[in-house]
Amino acid sequence: MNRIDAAFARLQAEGRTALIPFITVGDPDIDTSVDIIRKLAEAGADMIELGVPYSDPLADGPVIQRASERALVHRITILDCMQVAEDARKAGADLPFILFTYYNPVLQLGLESFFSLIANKGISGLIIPDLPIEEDEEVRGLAEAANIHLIPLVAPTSHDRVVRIAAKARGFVYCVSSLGVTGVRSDFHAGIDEFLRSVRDAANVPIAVGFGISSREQVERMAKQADGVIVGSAIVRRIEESLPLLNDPATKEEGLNRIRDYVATLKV
Ligand SMILES: O=P(O)(O)OC[C@@H](O)[C@@H](O)c1c[nH]c2ccccc12
Repeated sequence: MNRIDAAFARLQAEGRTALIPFITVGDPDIDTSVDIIRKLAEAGADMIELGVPYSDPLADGPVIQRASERALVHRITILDCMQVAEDARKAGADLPFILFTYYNPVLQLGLESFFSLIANKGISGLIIPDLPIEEDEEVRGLAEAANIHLIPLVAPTSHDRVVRIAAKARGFVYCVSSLGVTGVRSDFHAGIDEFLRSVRDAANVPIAVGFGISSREQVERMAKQADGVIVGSAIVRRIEESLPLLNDPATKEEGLNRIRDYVATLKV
């Protein structure tokens, strides 16, 4: 069984909601990413989105754009992200990992090379936000052969595409809560409740909501209609705010614990 499926089955039995943090790998550096993942696991994360930094993150707001820039200073590659996942698991963060990458880095490697690189490395899921369902046939086949769930995104503007996207979904359906780019928000798309109901009706796998979530109240609200929540920018912003602590060995643990303590408030 894929570890994402096992995690959702456990959470459903416990009546709990999956907490799925996103971080940019290599922000501020590879070793600290491993430490942060360990702290996210301590905070109660159920699976983690490992973002491959990219030079042109068109769907990202300023917080994640800056994180990508910081990580790209170290020229982080997909191979580095595999190493981070392996090191984090060895360090005790034994969670399902979802690799998050834009399509271009995958194309630059070539699909066969990309999947040979990530297969059997503890990656359970894959999100490629700019790969539309109309073009994902080959990627889907290679992912399934590697027992890696290709997790699709649906947005409030997906309308009649929701049924087609949800029907092919593996792992979970990623429901984007708002239009526009990633980033903390105080409110979500006006029709979000109806949108989530339409995805729930069309999906045979769990559904998770992302974009803009930063508070326990928002998580509790989304937990009423979804099986999981994804939180990225709010966590990445705390990493950014903690950089002075993280970059000094004398205060690194304090910086890591600040991130852990914030994320722990989001576990419901
Ligand atoms: O950052 P937010 O608003 O919490 O949203 C999650 C998001 O960071 C993560 O899932 C993600 C990072 N980059 C993306 C690009 C497209 C879709 C999703 C993403």
